Amino acid sequence: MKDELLRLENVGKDFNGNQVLKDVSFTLEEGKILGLVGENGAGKSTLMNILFGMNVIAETGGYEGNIYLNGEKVEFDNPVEALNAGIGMVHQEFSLIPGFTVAENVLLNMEITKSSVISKILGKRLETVDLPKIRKSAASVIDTLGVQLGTDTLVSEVPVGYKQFIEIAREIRREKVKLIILDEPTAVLTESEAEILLKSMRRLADSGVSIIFISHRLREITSICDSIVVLRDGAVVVERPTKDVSVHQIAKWMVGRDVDKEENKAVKSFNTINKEDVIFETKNLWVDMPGEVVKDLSLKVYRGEILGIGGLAGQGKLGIPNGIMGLFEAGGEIYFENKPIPLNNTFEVLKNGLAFVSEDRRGVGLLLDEPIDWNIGFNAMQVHNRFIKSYLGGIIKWRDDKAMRKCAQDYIKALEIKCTGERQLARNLSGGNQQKVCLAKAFAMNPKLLFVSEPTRGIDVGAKELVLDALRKYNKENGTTIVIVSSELEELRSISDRVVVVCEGKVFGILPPDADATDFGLLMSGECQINEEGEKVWLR
Ligand SMILES: Nc1ncnc2c1ncn2[C@@H]1O[C@H](COP(=O)(O)OP(=O)(O)OP(=O)(O)O)[C@@H](O)[C@H]1O
Repeated sequence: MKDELLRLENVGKDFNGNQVLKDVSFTLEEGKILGLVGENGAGKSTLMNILFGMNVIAETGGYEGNIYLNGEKVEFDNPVEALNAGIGMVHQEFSLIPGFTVAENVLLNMEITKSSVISKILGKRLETVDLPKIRKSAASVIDTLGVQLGTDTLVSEVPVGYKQFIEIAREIRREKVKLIILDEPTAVLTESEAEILLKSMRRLADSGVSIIFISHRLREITSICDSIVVLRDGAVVVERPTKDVSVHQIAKWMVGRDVDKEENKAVKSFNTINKEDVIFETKNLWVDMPGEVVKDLSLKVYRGEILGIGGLAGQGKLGIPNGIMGLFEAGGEIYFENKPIPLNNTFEVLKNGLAFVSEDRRGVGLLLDEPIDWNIGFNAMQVHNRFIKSYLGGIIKWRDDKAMRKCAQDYIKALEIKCTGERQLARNLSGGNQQKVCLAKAFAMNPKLLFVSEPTRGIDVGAKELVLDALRKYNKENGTTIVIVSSELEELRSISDRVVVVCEGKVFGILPPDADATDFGLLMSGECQINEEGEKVWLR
């Protein structure tokens, strides 16, 4: 038996009286991988924040219970102390500096998290440091992970799927690292990229480093973890070896009921598409989004359909809605209901009845320091005058806070957003619940055309179908046309009427959702294109 590295005893945490962790106890041996799973809001990130000494814990009154590392009681007041004790953490959100190269980012000191400070320190380091040595050292760590990544590439030019590898490389190059916490590292990766990451995690564990791995993709948990800890409502409901545990069983432990039945709820009833009724069209669209460049893309969206957009990471699928919505520089032409709409003008696009749920929920999706009801209602109020009461023929206008609250309460119920109420700040919600607020915010705009990007990223297994069902329902009941971008092909096939595959920034083909999986693979990998006559044109 290996030596015990980590022991948690009766760890508890409350935020202003809201108990989010209760009596959490478990152990982890050296060189082993522990899978930490639980529904959105179960307390996984909070637990890891305690372990890593994140400031938010001390600022909110600390925690209860004891943590032992190599048998010694530890209590980290800040991440620097955790790092010095040999713990590394890769967060859900990236902390890389876009203007620096891959090598420079790998060689950064993890303890410094503010970019301005990092830039200063790194500037100094570079004066005295041997650059070829930095590159070599970074290249060797990246090599350990088994990925192809040029060390001189600027991080801003690295596709999002590869950024995770840079974060991890940065963690493992530190000497003395004993434990790495990976909070949903595969959420932004395609299946093949995730596969590479899982393999490198195994290699890392075999070299003696212990890993705590948080993922909503339960298949990853069963395939790689030695043991599993299931959190439900802040308490450990199961701690056991992963051997012989099925994905179905884990899902059941997580939600405390059988989720299989809910998966079956995903009834496919596709829309009949009228190809004469084009609601939206792009002509020769290009988008300059780093790592997701779109080139010369012409595409028609039919009224009432759910159109899926798939493709490998970095091939441009994310660039499409981001460019259309004016978040990254774009050119070419776009038409909504046969009327040209100016590009690079978000307000104008929203005004015309389009809405967007971004994949970057913290960056562009939410007003983090505002409560849930404001987040849900704000855009609808600004753009469409919703929640505004007019008196005296519009001379006096009043914000209708009551209506806004009521609307938020309805969405909290419909989307099962886990929160203390509609006045809770968005910042204090768990990642998956923030994602649900982003959806509610778009729904509240009553759009005619809704773009959603990676809608179930970071959403737990029980809530995934809920989110997809909410989109289906919205499409059916309101007749809203939906364009959904996702890295999960199966998700696209379960919801879309047609699936567009994007490769090298262009449309490589449009397939029905029930087309052969091999055909999707061929288009995604750029082996062939499908022309307007529906024939395959081989490219390699
Ligand atoms: N700073 C904070 N202030 C108040 N409440 C918070 C704070 N941080 C987290 N919470 C609450 O703690 C609970 C647990 O959140 P946590 O982020 O740990 O969940 P999680 O299991 O990581 O979820 P997800 O899978 O969605 O990322 C949530 O109900 C959240 O609202």
